[in-house]
Amino acid sequence: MAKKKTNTKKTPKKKLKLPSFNLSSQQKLVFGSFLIIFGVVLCIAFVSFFFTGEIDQSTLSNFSSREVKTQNWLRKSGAWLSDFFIQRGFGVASFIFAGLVFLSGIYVLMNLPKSRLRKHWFWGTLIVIWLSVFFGFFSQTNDILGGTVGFEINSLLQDYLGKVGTSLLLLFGLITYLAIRFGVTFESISKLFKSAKKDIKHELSDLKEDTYVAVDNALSDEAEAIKTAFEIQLEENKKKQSNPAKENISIEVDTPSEENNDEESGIEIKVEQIAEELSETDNLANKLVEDFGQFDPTLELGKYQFPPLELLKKYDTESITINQEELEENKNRIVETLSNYKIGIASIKATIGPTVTLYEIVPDAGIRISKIKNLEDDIALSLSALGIRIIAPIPGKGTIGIEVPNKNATIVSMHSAISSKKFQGSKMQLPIALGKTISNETFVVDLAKMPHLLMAGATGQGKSVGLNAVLTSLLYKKHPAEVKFILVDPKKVELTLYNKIERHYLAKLPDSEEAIITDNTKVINTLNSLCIEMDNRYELLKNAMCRNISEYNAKFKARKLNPNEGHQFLPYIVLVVDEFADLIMTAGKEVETPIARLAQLARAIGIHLIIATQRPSVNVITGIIKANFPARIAFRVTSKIDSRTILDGSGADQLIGRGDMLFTQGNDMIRIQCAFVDTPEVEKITDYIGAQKAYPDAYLLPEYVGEESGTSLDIDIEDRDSLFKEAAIVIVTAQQGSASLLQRKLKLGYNRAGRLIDQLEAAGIVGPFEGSKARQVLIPDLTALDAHLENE
Ligand SMILES: Nc1ncnc2c1ncn2[C@@H]1O[C@H](COP(=O)(O)OP(=O)(O)OP(=O)(O)O)[C@@H](O)[C@H]1O
Repeated sequence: MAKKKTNTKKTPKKKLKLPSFNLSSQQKLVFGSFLIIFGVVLCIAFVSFFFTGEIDQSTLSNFSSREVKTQNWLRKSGAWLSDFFIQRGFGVASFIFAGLVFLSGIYVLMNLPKSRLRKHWFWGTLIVIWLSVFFGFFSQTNDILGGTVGFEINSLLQDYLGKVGTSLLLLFGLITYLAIRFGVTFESISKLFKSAKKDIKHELSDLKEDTYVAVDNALSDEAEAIKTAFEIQLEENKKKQSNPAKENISIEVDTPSEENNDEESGIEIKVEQIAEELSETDNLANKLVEDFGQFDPTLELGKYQFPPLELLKKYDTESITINQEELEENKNRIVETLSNYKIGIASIKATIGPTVTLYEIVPDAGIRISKIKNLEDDIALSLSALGIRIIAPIPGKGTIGIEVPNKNATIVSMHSAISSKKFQGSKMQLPIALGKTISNETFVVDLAKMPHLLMAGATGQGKSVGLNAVLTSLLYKKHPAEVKFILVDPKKVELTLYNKIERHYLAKLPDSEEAIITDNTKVINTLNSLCIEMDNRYELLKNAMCRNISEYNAKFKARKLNPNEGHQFLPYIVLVVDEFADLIMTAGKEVETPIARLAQLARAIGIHLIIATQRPSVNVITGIIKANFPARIAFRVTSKIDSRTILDGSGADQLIGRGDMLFTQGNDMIRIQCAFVDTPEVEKITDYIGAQKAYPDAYLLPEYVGEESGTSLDIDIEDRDSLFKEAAIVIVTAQQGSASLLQRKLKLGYNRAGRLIDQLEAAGIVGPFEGSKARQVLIPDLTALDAHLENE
């Protein structure tokens, strides 16, 4: 699966290998004519069997003896073949087999589509069996009409169903066949009868007028009418089957006949279904899908087994026990505290979650909500518990919520989250079981919809466990072909376990040894490489005329995109950065710019970012980053300011730690107890996956060649190259900011052209380096250039 890509755009991809049974032209000629001749041989032997079969019967037991003579036109082989097919097989229906063999020869010889031949064999065999049973129904002995098969099946059926039952079953078989094979419908049959009835009436009236007309004649005419009507219907159906594209809306109008009576006088309008017109590529794709089925990206690791649920631990303390005393105590204290501040309560309701209990309060009429909100700290103090959070009002309800931590918190195991119906049955693209809400429901979100996630929390509050929960969820739901991770772990300890699944699930730069990135300079290269991957993917999507990765992959699976044109199945890529603060402190803009670019653009092409940080201060989570990460998770933080930085509001400072978190996707804040997955569990899962057959290498990202070092952008005007002006003119005229253009036009070496581009960037004439693409030219024309240079 891992494919090497370079930033020099599409390298021709390997042709998709599809299992096929290919014969050379010579082989086709030999094999095809063999089948045709064999078909003829069978036919001759069968015909001859009707004349010579009885005489030859006795000779069959002496087959090897040369003295015994057989009468069949094809002698011993003919006698044996026809005995095998007709006597011991399917009776006269065996002629159909001869026909099918003959037809197969023609198909091979003329290279006609195999799928149609398969259909002929399928239906042909069914007719053979039906005919054999049908003929067997009328014969008392094992005779040549129905053959042994027909006779035996009949006697079996008649034992269980009797003669009537068997004949009804045969009729049912015939109806089913006609309906499926020729699309005969009830309407077509009733129409047939109607026209027959009409004809009979016609005949009868004729008869009245002209008594000399023979009754026989009338009946034969009627039969003729039935036959033609039936043939017309069959013909129509055949046309429909063979050429659905030509079907259009048609209005069928029955012209009223002269002797119309009430029943038939109405004009019947039948609107036929419009079949979508297929384009040429659709036809090819449909044929490919018909022959080989949909493209299956998981085929290369077809035997891959998802980790079983048993690898995850269950806890005794998982079920929530209601402590009535605690509830009563908290309720009394809430009522008491609020009454101290003259806030009356109309009603109170408790919802017990895994770590906190939510008390929903309906205050007396006329009490202002802001008053309660202002008393938050006082209420917390008198309830003497850490982590009181007041939600006033609860969005969507007219109540006020007070969340009080439980004395004995229960653990939400990863086992319970993963095994939940919500997660197992989810149809999301990248489902993540984060944990349980306060009302004890498993909380599952789609990473693809987020589309990027920012995670923050003070040290020891459950961030690493949270990241593991995200990764574990994806490992339990996505095949290695469908998702790839890029793991950045400057702490060098948290994500090391995932090394074992490098060749299944990880992506890396082509020249790097370790897939998990611990070094800051490598992060910069990886991020830039990811930007190139993004550009490449956008190019593929544009060529395929798709708006997003799921449309693109669906089209690829339906074989509508040609792998020879660079198309391939695109796995989702999830970039996980543990400890973002460290990165941004050491690399600053170099990291921020590609992250922001990816965050802005990568959602449609299946690249999703998850960044986690201990220090949620504004110089780490900058405005740009924040603007592009609408989905955020906050574990407990130490100050209100930190909480505001992550969530744009307080609350995270009042959490109780150990996986207690707030999740927001831009609007509401949801309190969740994060599912707990321990290091030994992750180890078991990665061991389980790591022990299975893997791809030859990790998924390779495009190569990224870092910018030439030593380019400083603050180049003095005096230090400019003597060709600076000419270079600027060339670039502005061509509206293309590339060094190679300067090399060609001004006949320069690579280094000088590169220096000129840097100087042009410093002068604000071209934009910054953009990976594989040419730089943007910021000056629209030469007049603007003159004005720009004069103003310097
Ligand atoms: N969801 C959870 N349920 C129960 N306990 C948890 C949960 N998450 C974390 N803990 C407890 O908190 C401890 C610290 O968690 P974790 O290692 O994830 O913290 P962290 O925020 O990543 O810390 P650091 O930033 O120092 O790595 C865990 O060892 C565990 O005992």
